[in-house]
Formats: sequence, C-alpha cells, structure tokens
Amino acid sequence: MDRSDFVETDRIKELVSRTTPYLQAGYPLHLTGPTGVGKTALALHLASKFDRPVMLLHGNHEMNNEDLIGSIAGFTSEKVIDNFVRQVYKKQEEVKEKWHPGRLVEAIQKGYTLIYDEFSRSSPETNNLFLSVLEEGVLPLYGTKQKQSFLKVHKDFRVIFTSNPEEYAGVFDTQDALIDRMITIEMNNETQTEREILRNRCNILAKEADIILKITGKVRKACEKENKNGPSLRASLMIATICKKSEIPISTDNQQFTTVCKDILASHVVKCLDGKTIKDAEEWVEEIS
Ligand SMILES: Nc1ncnc2c1ncn2[C@@H]1O[C@H](COP(=O)(O)OP(=O)(O)OP(=O)(O)O)[C@@H](O)[C@H]1O
Repeated sequence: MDRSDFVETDRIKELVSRTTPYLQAGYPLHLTGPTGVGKTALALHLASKFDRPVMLLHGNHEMNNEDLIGSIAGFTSEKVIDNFVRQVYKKQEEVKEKWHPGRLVEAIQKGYTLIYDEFSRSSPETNNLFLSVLEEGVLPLYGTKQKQSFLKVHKDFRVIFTSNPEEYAGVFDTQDALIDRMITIEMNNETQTEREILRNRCNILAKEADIILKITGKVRKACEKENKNGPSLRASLMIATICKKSEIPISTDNQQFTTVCKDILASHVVKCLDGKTIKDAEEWVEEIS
C-alpha cells in the first residue's frame, strides 16, 4: 500500500493522537487485534511520523538470535608479502572470522523505528532479546564471540509490535515480561471505519461500500458464531477494487458482482462452517448477496 492510500478515519485519528505520545516518550507500542483489522497499516503510518528510517521485521518460529544479533559468516584472510629487500622474503597471513551483524543491531545502533509484525510468531527465546533492549537500553550479544558483551540502544530507537491473539493461541505463550514492557492497544473491526476506508481507497460510493460490507459482515458473523476468524477488511477491499477496476456494478442484482463475492468469500465459508463444500459455500454466498 502506498503511503498516500492510507485513510485517516475519525477512529484512526483518535488512535494516532492517543498513541503518538507513548512512542514519543520512548515506550514500545503493541497493536493487537484480529487479522486484517489494520494493525500493520497503522504501525507504518505511526512510524512515518518520526523522521527516522523504518525497519519491518516479521515474526516467525524459525527466527533466532543469530538473525537478530548476528553471526560469524565465514572468514576473511589477509596476506602480506614483503619482498622490499630482494634477499629478504617475508610472508604474513592472518585469518579472521567475518562478523555479519543481525537486523536488530542496525536498527538499535542507528535509531530506526522498528515494526515487529506478528512478533508472537517468534519463539520466546528469540523475543527475550527485547527484554533488555526495552528495559535497560542495551542489546546483549550472547554467544557471539564479540569483544563487547552488549550494544547501547540509540536514543531514537522505537518499536511498534503487532500481534493477532487468536492466531497464536496455543502456539507460543505470549511472554508476560515482554508484554509488561509495552503499551498494548486493542484494535477491532468497525463498520464505520471500514466504510470510510473502502470509499476512499477504492473511490466508491458510501451505499456501494455498504452493500459489500453487508455481505462480508454476514459471512464474518457466521464465522464468529463458530469462534473462527471470518473475512477481514482485505476481502471487502478485494471486492471493491475488482469491481471498480473492471467496471462491475456493485449491486446484488448483478450476476458478475455476485460471482466476485462468491469467489472471494466462499473459501472463508468452507474454513469456518464444518461440512460445507466450495459449491455449498458459493450457493450460500449467492443467497446472502
Ligand atoms: N487506514 C487504512 N487505510 C487504507 N487501507 C487500510 C487501512 N487500514 C487497513 N488497510 C488495508 O487493509 C488491509 C489489512 O490491513 P493490515 O495488513 O494493516 O491488517 P493487519 O491487522 O496487520 O492484518 P494481519 O494480522 O493479517 O497482518 C491491507 O490491505 C491494508 O492496506
């Protein structure tokens, strides 16, 4: 998404003015909420307010301390041959380990704004590195064979974490100690905000946005009844963008529009409602459209 595509709805303006002072004061922010609610988009928008480079890090279970703080990446060798005086031949060779710094090193040393997206997908052992970064302002260089045992964190370094509580339930426990060091703000799906985003990003009418939101809303509700995540704003944005670009009328009387809705929403129905095949799901979406 281009920065200029970001829509500042009233709700988002309120969130921005509420959370900017926390980041300005140097506290890490944690945006949590269901998938597609706009956590990453808001994090990027907040980060752009500080005149610092932004680094995006995606949590995953394979990420380890080496990825963040660095590791030995091979060797460098330096050879000096001294034959200045003809009769004397001197050869000196030195082999050194080559250090490749991790991504967090660059961010903390240069004072970047770090967006650590879906941080809870990484293992607690990896995320433990952030405890001393956030509390003591130092990055420990455990087991890296470096001369220094830690690096000092730049005064402009900021972090915005995002997470989706439902997605990681049972995968990794959220570390209480880490959560204790952040300011957590919950984001939820809101029709008014979604309507404004759809209208502004896709250049459609409010009543057209409402038609799309009503259909995705029904699928979402059915999924929520089963305690599952339904389609997010992403699905509504897909429907609106396709219809706008292909000049498909956003109307439930239009067969092409209904087909787009079926194609985008049927997989959500199959995922959420047990026993429904794609064909059943398509019929169901057609009925509610
Ligand atoms: N304020 C906004 N203005 C314009 N587009 C937005 C806004 N908020 C969200 N979006 C769009 O909605 C979609 C979902 O947003 P985003 O990726 O930020 O959600 P998320 O909560 O981080 O999702 P996930 O948990 O799946 O990573 C994206 O296409 C994003 O560009």
